[in-house]
Amino acid sequence: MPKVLISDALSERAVDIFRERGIEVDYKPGMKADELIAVIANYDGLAIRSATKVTEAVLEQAGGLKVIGRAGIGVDNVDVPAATKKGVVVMNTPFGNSITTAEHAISLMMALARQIPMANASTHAGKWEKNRFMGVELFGKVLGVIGCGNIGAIVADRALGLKMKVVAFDPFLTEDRAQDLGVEKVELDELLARADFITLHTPLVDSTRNILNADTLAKTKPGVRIVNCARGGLVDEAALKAALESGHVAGAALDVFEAEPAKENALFGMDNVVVTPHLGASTSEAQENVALQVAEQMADYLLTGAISNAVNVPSVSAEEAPRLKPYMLLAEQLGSMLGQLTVEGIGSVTVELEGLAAQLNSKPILAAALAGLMKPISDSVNMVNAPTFARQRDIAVSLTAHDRDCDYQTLIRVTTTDGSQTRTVAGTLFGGRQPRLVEVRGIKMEADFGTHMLYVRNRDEPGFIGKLGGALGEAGINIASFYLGRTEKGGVALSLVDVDAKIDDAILQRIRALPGVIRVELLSF
Ligand SMILES: NC(=O)c1ccc[n+]([C@@H]2O[C@H](COP(=O)([O-])OP(=O)(O)OC[C@H]3O[C@@H](n4cnc5c(N)ncnc54)[C@H](O)[C@@H]3O)[C@@H](O)[C@H]2O)c1
Ligand SMILES: O=C(O)CC[C@@H](O)C(=O)O
Repeated sequence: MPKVLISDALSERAVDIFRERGIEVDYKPGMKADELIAVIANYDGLAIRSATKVTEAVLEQAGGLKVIGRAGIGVDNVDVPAATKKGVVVMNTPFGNSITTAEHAISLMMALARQIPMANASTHAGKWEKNRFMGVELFGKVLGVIGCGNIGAIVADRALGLKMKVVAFDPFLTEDRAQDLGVEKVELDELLARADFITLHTPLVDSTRNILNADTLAKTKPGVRIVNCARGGLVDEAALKAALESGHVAGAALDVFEAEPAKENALFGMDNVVVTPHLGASTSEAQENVALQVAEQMADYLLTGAISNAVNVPSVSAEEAPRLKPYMLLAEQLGSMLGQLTVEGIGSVTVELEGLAAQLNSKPILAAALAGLMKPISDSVNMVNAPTFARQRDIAVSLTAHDRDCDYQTLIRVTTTDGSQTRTVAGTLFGGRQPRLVEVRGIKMEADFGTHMLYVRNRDEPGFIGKLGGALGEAGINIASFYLGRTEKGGVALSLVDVDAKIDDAILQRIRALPGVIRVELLSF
């Protein structure tokens, strides 16, 4: 039974779902880094919010970990490259808290416009400072949205409802989408010059780090108000403080900070600054959504192999997963066969799909073939990290789905080049489920993949098979199945012998010494 650890405060619905799906679960919110490192080896899955930091040090100890599920959007608390290298799927829940976070951004904008937090504190203190808190209207004002994805688009929609004019800067926003949303797509400088309020909704990546800095803040309209409900690090806090002190920026509302948890910050205590402790996603509805979704997604992956909302591997839907499984096994075995026969570094790999295979989600099949191919190089390779392994080793990878007549109902062909050698193997699914080899190096043959298979290439001469059988018999090796093929009469013959036990090197050497032998290897599947 797979086992999952929940190390942050997730809605307990997640616990119920894991249990209902037959997954053992430990709910230990607030786990410290060293505690996590000490126990992570015991788990197949780790469910988190933003507090748990899944660092390389954690992943190094995560021997059996298969999936990390982030109940939320940003995965910046997970070392995704290290997880990928380790073969761990990282998934998030991209939509579950979008409305809630957009509502928080709108709330912060309104709080800023009417100085509600300060007025609230003053009134509670019995001051009745009616003249101190003069606000501004939102009606007719320009809202500049930086990053118009899921949350930015919802913020824009709500702002339009408030009769604001919305301009958006997002290099990936198309004109059509902007038109549908009712926003004006503009360049950053234009947004800075026109906006009365600016709200940020991008991920924190190189192109967005400190997107509001001393230079860009200087280009904003005097009296601008800024809302950041996305990620600390998008706004240079020192530059913002200076702009607030000079009065150029009239106010800022921040839910996120460069360093979190933010127990201290240079912006704290300023009159024109509203702050919340990363509450963007904190509504019962959003937390229920993301907990439920992450638990279902993780359970699907652990129990069926279906992958949704992964940030480091292609998706496999729940309907596809059972259909893809035998194809992925076939692709992995074909890749594995080539990997075991390759002597030099692989230069390229091509995966071709024909018949029914050509109609499937091809990326997981390719990833499985790569994983099989590179298994002899590294024990830790799997379909999650195989494409990265290939990239790191400069292996050129290509994938073709052929729309042409095929001798088989379904066929996968894998070709590798290493040095001057090109090797091709092809296989089909017998009865739609059972992987079967149908071609090796251009030689047609039908063979099932046994656990231990002797691979023998030899000159096609009379008496060879008897000698091979004799050598195996003398060594006490029982033959389960014997598969034969050849290029042409008197050409090159190929035997694949499914044997009951592993064959040791001494016996392999004896077989290699038989007359007519070109190559002998023991393959394991
Ligand atoms: N405060 C919270 O609790 C909270 C909750 C949820 C999400 N978030 C954060 O909000 C952010 C937005 O989330 P989302 O779901 O809308 O993400 P999203 O991926 O749907 O949208 C992000 C948008 O940013 C745009 N973008 C990327 N690079 C850009 C650049 N250089 N300049 C301008 N735009 C750029 C993308 O094209 C995309 O449209 C994320 O950082 C997420 O982590 C915070
Ligand atoms: O889990 C949280 O409270 C914050 C989530 C938020 O930052 C996100 O990126 O989804």
